[in-house]
Amino acid sequence: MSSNPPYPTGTVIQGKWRGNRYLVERVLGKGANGTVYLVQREGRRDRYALKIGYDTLDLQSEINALTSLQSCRKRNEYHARRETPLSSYLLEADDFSDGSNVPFYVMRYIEGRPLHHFLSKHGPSWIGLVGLKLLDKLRGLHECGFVFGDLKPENVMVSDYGEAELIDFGGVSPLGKSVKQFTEWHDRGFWNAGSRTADEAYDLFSFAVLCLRLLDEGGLKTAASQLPQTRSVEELLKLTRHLPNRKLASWLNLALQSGFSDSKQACDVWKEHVYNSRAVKPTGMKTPRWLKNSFAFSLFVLVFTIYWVIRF
Ligand SMILES: Nc1ncnc2c1ncn2[C@@H]1O[C@H](COP(=O)(O)OP(=O)(O)OP(=O)(O)O)[C@@H](O)[C@H]1O
Repeated sequence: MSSNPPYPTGTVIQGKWRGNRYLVERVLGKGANGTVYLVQREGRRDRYALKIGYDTLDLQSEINALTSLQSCRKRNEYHARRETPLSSYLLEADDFSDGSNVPFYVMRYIEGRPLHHFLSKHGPSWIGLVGLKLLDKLRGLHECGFVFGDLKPENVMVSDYGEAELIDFGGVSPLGKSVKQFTEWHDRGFWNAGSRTADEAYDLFSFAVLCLRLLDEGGLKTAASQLPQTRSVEELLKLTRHLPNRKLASWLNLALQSGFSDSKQACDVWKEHVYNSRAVKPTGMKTPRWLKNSFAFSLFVLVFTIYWVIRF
């Protein structure tokens, strides 16, 4: 990882080949592959996220995955005659000509907070909706022939309305190839539960571990601390037995054992059994006192008016 200090606010990042200029507002985050800045493109009001990589090859493979995904989405949307914001996720890629030609790419700025922060603020009951949105994003990727690979709460941003977006496409791998990048707890191989071949079930497994991490992080930590040779999917299944939401637990059991035929089926089952069966809060609201008083006053005025009209 580079030890370079981040570029300060006000730095202008100019692309060597395309010439576009981006003004740095602040750092959004730093990871193993690069630093992401909130930027404004010169001459435009919109803000973007700009990622500068430490390693040209790593960043280039991320850019390649995003470019392939983007063209697949555009093709699908052209056929469906609709456009979703994800088709314009990647704006451009270039090199920063500050002497060492550092590669960068510009993407849509996703406002929100990482999934684990969102759930600790709003409560675990949101997992039904957010999970559905996330599974839908994974399904879209799979339809384009890719798996996400490095699925974890830090790589999911959630808006205040529960809309989930994936970030960090460094682990995106073509179906059938080896998963490029993964994180221990979320990795099927780590649990001796299957290969690291990129298939739809790999992402569904990571998604299930992600749910366990959000709902019982302590239990997952204990299970993960076992010796590598004794670690098994059975440890994860034990954790699901303690979950109060039995429908969610059944879904997780299937995903942990590669029981879904594909992510479309996983998404449909989630929608029907986890999302639709959320505990519905009582909708009846107590009528406020001011409303009762206004109603009584209006009734009085009405009766008085009728009396007055009949009387005179
Ligand atoms: N499009 C975006 N919109 C808003 N914030 C973003 C965006 N992309 C990345 N970030 C922020 O920047 C941080 C680092 O980005 P990213 O995860 O892509 O870096 P990385 O080097 O690949 O990280 P990792 O070490 O997890 O692989 C993220 O955790 C997130 O907070």
